[in-house]
Amino acid sequence: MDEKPMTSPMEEDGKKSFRYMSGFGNHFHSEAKKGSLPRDQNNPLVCPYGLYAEQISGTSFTTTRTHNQRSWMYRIKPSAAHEPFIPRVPSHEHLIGEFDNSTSKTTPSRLRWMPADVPDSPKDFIDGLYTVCGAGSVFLRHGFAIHMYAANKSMMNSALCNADGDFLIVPQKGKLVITTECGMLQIIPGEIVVLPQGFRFSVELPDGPSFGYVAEIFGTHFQLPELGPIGANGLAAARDFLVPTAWFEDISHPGYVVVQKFGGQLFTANQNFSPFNVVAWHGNYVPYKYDLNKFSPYNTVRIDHGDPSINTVLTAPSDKAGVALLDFVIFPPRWHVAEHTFRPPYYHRNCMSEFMGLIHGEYEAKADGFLPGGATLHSCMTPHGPDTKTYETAISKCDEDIGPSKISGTMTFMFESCLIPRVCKWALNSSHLDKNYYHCWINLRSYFNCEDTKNE
Ligand SMILES: O=C(O)Cc1cc(O)ccc1O
Ligand SMILES: [Fe+2]
Repeated sequence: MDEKPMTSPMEEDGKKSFRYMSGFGNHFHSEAKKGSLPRDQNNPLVCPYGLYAEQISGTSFTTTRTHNQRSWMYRIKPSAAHEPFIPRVPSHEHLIGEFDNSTSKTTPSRLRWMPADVPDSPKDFIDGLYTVCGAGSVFLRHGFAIHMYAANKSMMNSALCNADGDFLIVPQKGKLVITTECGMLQIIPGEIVVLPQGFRFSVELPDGPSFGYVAEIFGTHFQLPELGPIGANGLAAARDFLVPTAWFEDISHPGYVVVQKFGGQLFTANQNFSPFNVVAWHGNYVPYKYDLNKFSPYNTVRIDHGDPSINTVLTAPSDKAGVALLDFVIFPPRWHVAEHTFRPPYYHRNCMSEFMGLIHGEYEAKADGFLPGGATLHSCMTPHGPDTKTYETAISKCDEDIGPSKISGTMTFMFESCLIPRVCKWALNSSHLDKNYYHCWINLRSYFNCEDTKNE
C-alpha cells in the first residue's frame, strides 16, 4: 500500500503560508526553531537560545484539571518589557464592557439592522469595532458583549490584547490575517476564529474592507457542546479546529504600541520590539479557527422542527448546567425532510435572548429584509418567527409538492444567551436600524376556520 505521511494542515495565500495543528482542547507544542522548546521542564534556569519563559493563564491556577488552560511561551523578550499603560488617545467611544444605564438601554423590541457601510475614513480592526449589545460586567467576570466591525485598514505596528474576555470573530466579508503570539491564522468568511483572553494579536485585511461580528465572553471559555444521545460523533468535530504553529519576528520596532482592552476601555503601552517574538510554545490555552462548512448538522428525519440547539458549534457555559452564557449556533446548508411539518423555524418566545447574523445567502425564516452583514436581536420572551412571506410560502405547499428540500447557499448564525442584553445607544439611534421590522409579522392573517372539522 502506498501510504503518504499525514502532514499538518497548511494554507498558502501567495505571500504567506499558514501551518496549523489540529484538535480542540489538545495540549500542543510548537517550535519555529529546532530545539527552542525546553524538553523536560517549563522553567529551565537558562532556556534554549537564551529565550525567556513566560506563562499565560486562561483559568485560575487552581481550576480543576479538566478545565485548566495555560500555555508556556519561549520568547526573545518577555511581554513585561513595556512602558507604563496610559489611557488611549483618542479613547474608543463605541466599545462597552459594562452594561448599565449610562452605556446602554433596555428594550424588549425586536430589532433589525441593515449591513454597515464601508468606513468613510481609515479604520483598523480596533477602530472599526463597535459594541451592539451585551449584559453583565467585565469586572464581575460574568457577561458577554456583542460587537460588530467595519474596517478598511490593517493594524500597523500595533497589537490588541483583550484582558476582558475571549473574542469569537465571525467574518462576514473580507479575509483576516491574524498574527498572534502562537503564530499566524488566516480566516475567510465561512470560518470563525477564537482569540482567548490576554493573547496579543494584530489583524491585517489583505482583501480590503472587512465586516463581521464578534461575541466576547467574560469569565469563561468556549467548549464543544455535549453530544448526548447523538453519540460520539457529529456537529463540530474536534479535529477540525486548527491552531497556529510558532512563528516569530526578531525586530526592534521603536514605538510599537500594545493596546490593552481592560475594563471595557483601551489603554496603550509603548515598547521597542514586536510582541510576536515567541520562538516556541506549548500548552492548551491557544487561539484557534474552524471552518463552519465542516460542520455535520443533525436534523429531524420524520416530523417537526428541532430546536436550534442541535446546531451548536461552541458553547460558553454559565454556572447552571444546560444554561449557556453564550451559545454559538449555526443554520448551515442541510436537507429538510420532515413530513407534514412546517419546516421553517416555528413561532416562539424564548427565555434566552437571540442575536443573529447572516454571513451569506438568505435566512430560512426571513424571505425579506435580513441581509448578509445585517443583524437581528430578539430578546428574552419577545415573540418572533418566520416573516409573513415565509409562512405563506411554506403552508401553500404540501409534502407531495416539496419532498426533501435542500437549504443551500447560506450561512446564518445565532449568539444565544441566558442573560438579557442591553442595547448600546448608538445601535438604537443608528440610521441602519430598520424601524419597520415589525411589518414582517403585523399582517399575518388569521386562517381560523370554524367550519374546519379536523379539530373536532
Ligand atoms: O429565531 C430564530 O430564527 C432562531 C431559531 C431558529 C429555529 O430553527 C428555531 C428556534 C429559533 O429561535
Ligand atoms: Fe428565535
